[in-house]
Amino acid sequence: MRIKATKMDGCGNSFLVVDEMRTPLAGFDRAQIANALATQHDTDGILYVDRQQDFPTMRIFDSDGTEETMCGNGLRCATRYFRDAYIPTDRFSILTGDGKKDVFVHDGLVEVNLGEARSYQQIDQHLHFVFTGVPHVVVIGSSLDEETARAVGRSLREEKSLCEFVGHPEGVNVNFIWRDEESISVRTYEVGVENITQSCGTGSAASAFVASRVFGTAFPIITHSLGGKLEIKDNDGHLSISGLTRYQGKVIGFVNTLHPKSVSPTFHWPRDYAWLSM
Ligand SMILES: N[C@H](CCC[C@H](N)C(=O)O)C(=O)O
Repeated sequence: MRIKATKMDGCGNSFLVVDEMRTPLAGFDRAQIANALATQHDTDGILYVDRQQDFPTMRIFDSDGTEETMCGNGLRCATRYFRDAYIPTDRFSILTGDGKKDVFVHDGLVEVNLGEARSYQQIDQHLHFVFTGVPHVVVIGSSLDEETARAVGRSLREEKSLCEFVGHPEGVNVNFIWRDEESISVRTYEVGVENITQSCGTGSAASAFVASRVFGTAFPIITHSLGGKLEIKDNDGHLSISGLTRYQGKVIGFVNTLHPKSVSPTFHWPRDYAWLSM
């Protein structure tokens, strides 16, 4: 089967947007499709965008085919996609695995509100945990190269006792942060991608949250990653991330999958998209 998708990135964190309003996938194995497409097009994840009772929705699958509840940079790309393709307003909301998120396009940037940082705990002098839609460990240290971040990130992500201790035996993302004058630098090892990515939105938000507590850094906080910078704001306890998104072009992916044997009748939405002028 052939699947059309749009390649995008948010600060270098790369995704394929698969538009299920144009390519209905009910009954197909989205995990298998995600794994195949991410491998063919070298992306960190796949974003399935759709509508549910007239509400824009986004599902995120990592490149290994696991589904996650949230992805900050993915949500920023999905926001831009919905705004440009369907929703002629700059402020709306998108339903995600972590609930409804308010999103905002302004001054060429895309800002998404991730909600409150949850389950914060200090594990030891240098190690913190916080949930910003997905679980993040934040390691406070000094500047380190990509190779070291990858090696240490992988070993922490694979440390069963740590993952169980923070309540996420399935694995945690690991962020290394250090102070960078008024801002912070972040390198994130992402579970599901099993590598350092160019940027991680929820990881940058988690890192800023920890930096504000540990270093006393005042919001808004600029985070620098390999792929660029994000601005993290604290709006009455709700963290938002803002930064650039880019289109990389249209692509086609191939998946060796059979059509599902029986699918509940697929309802094809009318193409007038009047619902989107909310
Ligand atoms: N890159 C994403 C986070 C994905 C996290 C995911 N890899 C996980 O399995 O938790 C972001 O921008 O927030």
